[in-house]
This record gives sequence, C-alpha cells and structure tokens, in this order.
Amino acid sequence: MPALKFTNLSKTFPRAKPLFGKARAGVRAVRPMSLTVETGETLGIVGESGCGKSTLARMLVGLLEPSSGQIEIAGKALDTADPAAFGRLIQYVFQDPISSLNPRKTIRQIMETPLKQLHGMDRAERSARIGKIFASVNLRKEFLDRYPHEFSGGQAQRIGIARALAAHPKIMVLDEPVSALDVSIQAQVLNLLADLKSKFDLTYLFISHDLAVVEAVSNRVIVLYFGAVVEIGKAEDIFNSPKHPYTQLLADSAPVVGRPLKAPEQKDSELPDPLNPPKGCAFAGRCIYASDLCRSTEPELRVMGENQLAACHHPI
Ligand SMILES: Nc1ncnc2c1ncn2[C@@H]1O[C@H](COP(=O)(O)OP(=O)(O)OP(=O)(O)O)[C@@H](O)[C@H]1O
Repeated sequence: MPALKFTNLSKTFPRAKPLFGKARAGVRAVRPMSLTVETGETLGIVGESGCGKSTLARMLVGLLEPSSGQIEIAGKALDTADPAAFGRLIQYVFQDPISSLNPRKTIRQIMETPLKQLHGMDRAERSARIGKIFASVNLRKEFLDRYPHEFSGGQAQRIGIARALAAHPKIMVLDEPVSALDVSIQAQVLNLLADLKSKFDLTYLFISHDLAVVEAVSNRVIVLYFGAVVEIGKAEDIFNSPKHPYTQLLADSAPVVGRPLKAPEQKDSELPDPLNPPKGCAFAGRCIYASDLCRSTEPELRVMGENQLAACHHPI
C-alpha cells in the first residue's frame, strides 16, 4: 500500500475583490497535481523559489486547505477541511529550528503537546514516549527542562525532529531541514534522519534547494516549475540524464556540492507572472528548444524512460 496518494491536488490563493469591477483571478500556486509515494520511500522535491514547494507541503500536512483534490495516507482518505486528522499520520519539520519552537515553553512541554492532543496519553505514557524519542535523536534527558534559546541550531533541529516523531507519524515532510545549519552539522542531521527512517518505518518528503543533498538522500525526485510537476524520476536519472530542459538547467547550475540551487541567466530568468499565466508551456519563455507548439499547448507528463516522466514537447 502506498504511504501517500494525492489526486488533483491544487491551491489557488484568492485575491481580494476590488470595490468596483469584476473579481480578479487568484494566484495558482499549485496546479492540479497527482502522485503516489511508496512506503519507505524518500521523495525529493526541488524547484526554484516560488514554484509551489511549500504550498504543496503545507496542504499535505493539513496546514493549508487545498482548493481541490483528495489526499490518502496509508490507505485512509483524509478530510482536507479537518487538519486534526493529519497530525497522527504526517508531520512537518521546519527549516528554521529555533523559531519553529515556542520560546516560552520547555522542551518537555513542547514535546508533550502532540502526545496529549493527538493521542490522549496520560502523564506516565507521555514521559516514557518522550524519553524513548529523545534518546533516539541522541539528546540528553536533562535538556527536556530547558528552553529553545538554550540550544545550538543542530540541537534545535534534533528537537524539531523529535517533536514531529512524538506524534508517531507514518510520513515526515522535511522542509529544507538542514539548510539553516552549518555544513559540519548538516551531515550529522542527515545521518540521523536516515537512522530514524529505518527505525520508525518512515516515509520522507524532502524539500531542498540543495541538489547535492537531494540526490544523496532521495530515491525519487519530482521537479516543480510554476506550480506543476515537470519531471519525475529516480534521483540518479533526474540528475544524470534529465529529460526536461528545466531539470537540465537546474542540474547544470548546481554542479558543486552544497551550492544552493539557482537557475543561471538564460533568456528571461524570471518565473512567469502567476497572475497572468502563459498559454502553453510555462517554461517556454526561458527554454532554448521552445517552438510554436510549446507556446500554444501545455505539455502533459509523458513516460520518457524507465520510471521517468517529463512534461515536455521536445525532451532532451
Ligand atoms: N498566502 C499566500 N497568498 C498569496 N499567494 C501566495 C501565498 N503563499 C504563496 N503564494 C504564492 O504561491 C506561489 C508558490 O509559493 P510557495 O511559497 O509555495 O513556493 P516555494 O517553492 O515554496 O518557494 P520558497 O522556496 O521561496 O519557499 C508563489 O507565487 C507565491 O507568491
């Protein structure tokens, strides 16, 4: 059974209706998207700033109500209007570890909240569970009575991971989980995440700007552009033999380990205006292979190789 399945999931942010005149079209942050993620898989999610990664992730964990679509986790269809239903199944780990922890609460209080709210555990059960989780992220028990500001970035991210694990989820969405950390600490946290994945039978969705990190941790990768999936494939195929010119651009622009992802100047390097989306392929304005077909007709995802799909009229 897949860990996660979503169908036609989309988000359009409405814009305020002007006092006079017609209502304006909203911002299409994520266009209707469908995907299945297998149990135990790590799915990397890449794309430039503004392509819809966070909007997708926030819908999947119940923090944002989708405009359309269905979400199923471990075979259970979730009510997307009921965020409480998500917490026991899928959890979010934020990029900035310290600011994601409530500064006025001790770590114990922070860890207890999901156990009380989601699982209704009594004090003894909570204490046992917190002790077990804390040990598994390699933190000392004395830390439980301290406050978030007393920790380094790496320790705080371990606490963020522990808080997410405490809810006993099947899936964790890791949103740039190491990009705020020193390079020397990044590898430790990535190794910890790998250990936890096998220990707790987790499935990961791993969002990152850093292609080298995504390639190292992911089984499959999806590449987003302007709110849509433009390529899906095994991590090694996506980075070594991309089929979509946008994926190629990303791979070429980040050849150095740890270098953040930024598309180089190529034609107009801006994303299209989300309030005035182009008619055909959203990447056509930047693509050296673009034809009239690309400017008039949006390409659909097509099979391009073994387990590799791309939405392109002129694949590489
Ligand atoms: N609350 C909102 N209201 C209106 N538009 C929004 C809102 N949140 C996001 N958007 C728009 O939706 C699009 C996708 O944004 P999103 O934050 O999901 O991208 P991202 O890929 O996660 O970027 P980043 O890497 O910078 O976080 C952008 O055009 C953004 O301006």
